[in-house]
Amino acid sequence: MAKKAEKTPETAPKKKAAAAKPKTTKTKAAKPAPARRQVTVPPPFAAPDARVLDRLWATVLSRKDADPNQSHSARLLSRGTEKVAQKFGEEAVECVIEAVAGKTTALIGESADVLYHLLVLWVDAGLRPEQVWAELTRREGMSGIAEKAARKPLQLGFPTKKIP
Ligand SMILES: N=c1c2ncn([C@@H]3O[C@H](COP(=O)(O)OP(=O)(O)OP(=O)(O)O)[C@@H](O)[C@H]3O)c2ncn1[C@@H]1O[C@H](COP(=O)(O)O)[C@@H](O)[C@H]1O
Repeated sequence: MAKKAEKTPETAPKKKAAAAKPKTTKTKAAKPAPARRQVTVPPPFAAPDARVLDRLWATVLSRKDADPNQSHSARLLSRGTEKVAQKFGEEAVECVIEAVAGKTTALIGESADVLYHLLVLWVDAGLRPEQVWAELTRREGMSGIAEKAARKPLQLGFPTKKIP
């Protein structure tokens, strides 16, 4: 059996030689704090919502005294209440036609026309959107069936019972 070679200082593993060295306490240099990065937070996805109605109303109101050759709203408003109301009625009928025909895309377009012409009607009447929003808010949670049942018969201005 071969005799194991004796370890001399030259042949001894370096690890041990290192261990033999006097220990020095290494002080870790403090890591520099990471520089604060300027993070640009993207704005939340601006989904279209009903606030567009408030903006559109303000635009139409601003057109009240505008040049009828430059603004469709100004032209319409300059033609008076009857014309404004007539246009709203026409657009409402077109909306009804598309709804009955089941044409969804056309219904979207006609609905936008109806809302635009309704806002022109409000501007002509001196009505602010908040007045209508307040009425809708007042009705929130009120069942339409219960409200109708609670109506006084004469509220509609004509008899609700059939005259024999
Ligand atoms: N949403 C609308 C909008 N919807 C429909 N229309 C216009 O309404 C008109 C409808 O045309 P019609 O032929 O049915 O009616 P008409 O021209 O009155 O003709 P007649 O019926 O009198 O013969 C078209 O000229 C459309 O462009 C609108 N015009 C304007 N707006 C909005 O109003 C804002 C202000 O518009 P101006 O007032 O034009 O600056 C715009 O930025 C839009 O946001």
